[in-house]
Amino acid sequence: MAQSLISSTEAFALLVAIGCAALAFLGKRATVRKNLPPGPKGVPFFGNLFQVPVLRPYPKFREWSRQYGEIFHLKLGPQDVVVLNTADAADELFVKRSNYYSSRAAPHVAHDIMSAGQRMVFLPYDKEWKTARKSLQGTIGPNPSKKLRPQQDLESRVLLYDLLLHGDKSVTQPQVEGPNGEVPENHWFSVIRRYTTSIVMTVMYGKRVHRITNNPYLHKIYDVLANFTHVGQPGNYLADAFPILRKLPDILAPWRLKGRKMHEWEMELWGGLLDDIKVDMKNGVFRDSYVGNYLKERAEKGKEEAPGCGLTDDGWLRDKLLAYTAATVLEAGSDTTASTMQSFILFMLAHPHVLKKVRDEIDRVVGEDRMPNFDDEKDLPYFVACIKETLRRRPPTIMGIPHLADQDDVYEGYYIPKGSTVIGNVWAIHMDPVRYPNPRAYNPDRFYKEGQSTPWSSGPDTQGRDHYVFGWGRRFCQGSYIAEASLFIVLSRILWGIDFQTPTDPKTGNSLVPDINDEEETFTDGFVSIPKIFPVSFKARSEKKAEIIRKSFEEAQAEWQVWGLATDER
Ligand code: HEM
Repeated sequence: MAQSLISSTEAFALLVAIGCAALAFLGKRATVRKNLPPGPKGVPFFGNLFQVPVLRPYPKFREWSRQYGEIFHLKLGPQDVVVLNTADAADELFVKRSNYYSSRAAPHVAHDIMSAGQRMVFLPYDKEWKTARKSLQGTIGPNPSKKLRPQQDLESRVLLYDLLLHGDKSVTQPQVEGPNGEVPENHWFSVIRRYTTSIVMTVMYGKRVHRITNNPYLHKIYDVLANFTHVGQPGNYLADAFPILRKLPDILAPWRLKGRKMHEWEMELWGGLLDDIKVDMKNGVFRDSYVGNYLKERAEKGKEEAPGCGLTDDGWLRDKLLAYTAATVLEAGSDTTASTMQSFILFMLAHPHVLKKVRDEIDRVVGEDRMPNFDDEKDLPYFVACIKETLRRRPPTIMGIPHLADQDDVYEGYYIPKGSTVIGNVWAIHMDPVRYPNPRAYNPDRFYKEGQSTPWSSGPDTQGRDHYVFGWGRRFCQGSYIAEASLFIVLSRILWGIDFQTPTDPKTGNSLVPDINDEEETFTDGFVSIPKIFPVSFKARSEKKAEIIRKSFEEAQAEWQVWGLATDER
């Protein structure tokens, strides 16, 4: 459903708008902005719009960061964009000056139309966002997230079992990705996705993803997500860049109709999940979950029905805001974590010496008779360093999620106009050769000190952070603790129990591991840039471990029943 080309109607609409824009532009010249940060020279009206590769901007932004240094400025149509290329600059603005850098530069079509202005991740820094964020803190904040560990433990056992069942299917049955990165359900990527989505589905809706094939939720969630990362990519629609186009009538604004259709399509999913819980509650069925608990509490305070957008007079999330708050957690927590696991496998395959070293560590600490568990973390410093290096070398949200300047500001003598989109250029920061020598190399040793446990050092404090994948300041990722725990338990168990291999080229005998330096071939576009599918075969490292995996899968089934959750169908 994504759209990236300018249709003839859009082009016509643009011409109509240019006249008005020209007047506005001339009027504004009186307030010439002095000393903006440096940046590439653009063309009148459009600025740098045509110099930015819309769906894959990060290589170009990295190039500009080399040319202009820690901060540069672009014009995308009338929109000012400021890009921060060092950790210091991003910390200074997003953290120390978070009072006025915590809002969002939401893309018009993706947020205002497709999400009816309710998608939490794009909400401005206002009362709605604060209420939504606070409502989540008791479920996914640092302390509550520890209560999810038993669930992560059980789901990771199911994942191991599924990888064994998968075996070499993604090698022997070649599979093709859809045009928006849709993953075939028989591919091992779907096994990983089931895990991450099941965790957040259960937390948000009290429903597991207990089936990979023919699952009504799993694939739709990822379809919605793939569509969202394309539609939401800055510069994808002219109406995002030129607010003046938003005033055009429907007939000249095809993106509006398209956006509304996409909203209906999304609400079938997000609204449907919320309605299911309401129906269950009416029938006396209640499961512990964020949405269920919220609706129950809201009803107890006299707001059983609160349809529509925004907040009620007494500050409760109305249905659509509630649905899109839960949706943000599903979207933010599914693909980001899954793709980090997929990148990890890729980096291991591409660096056999690292794979050997980390396996030796796990084998030494854990042994053959049991799987790793959360208590092993302090004894697996090299393994934790491998996870951190994976996040540094391939951040899923490769340019972060843009913030917005709520007021005029000056940084290092450069003027940052109010309303600027401000991007923390995670890719450029992670590729800084001073901070990370030889930054393109995958080298976990940069975070490893023999004999010492490896701290996660991922924030939100500005001091001592080793990578920036979780963003900054008041918009810092709310699920980072859940993400790290998932990465730890799943990846340590895979390394412990399962051998994985890519097929070899029949002519040369060389392994066909995707080239980690080939951005276009190996990674998707969109603002969540993640590995494209690649074939891997999986098998147990020993019969003893296979037996432990099968047994622990059976034990998990018994636990799901005790918890009142669906058992796995295979
Ligand atoms: C490796 C995995 C993950 C990565 C790389 C990631 C990255 C991010 C980033 C970059 C942001 C925006 C930060 C900013 O604006 O400066 C964000 C926001 C968010 N993340 Fe994550 N995330 C991950 C996993 C998760 C998980 C597992 C959850 C939930 C269980 C989650 C929930 C959220 C939420 C709710 C927000 C919205 C915060 C807001 O707008 O206020 N994330 N994440």
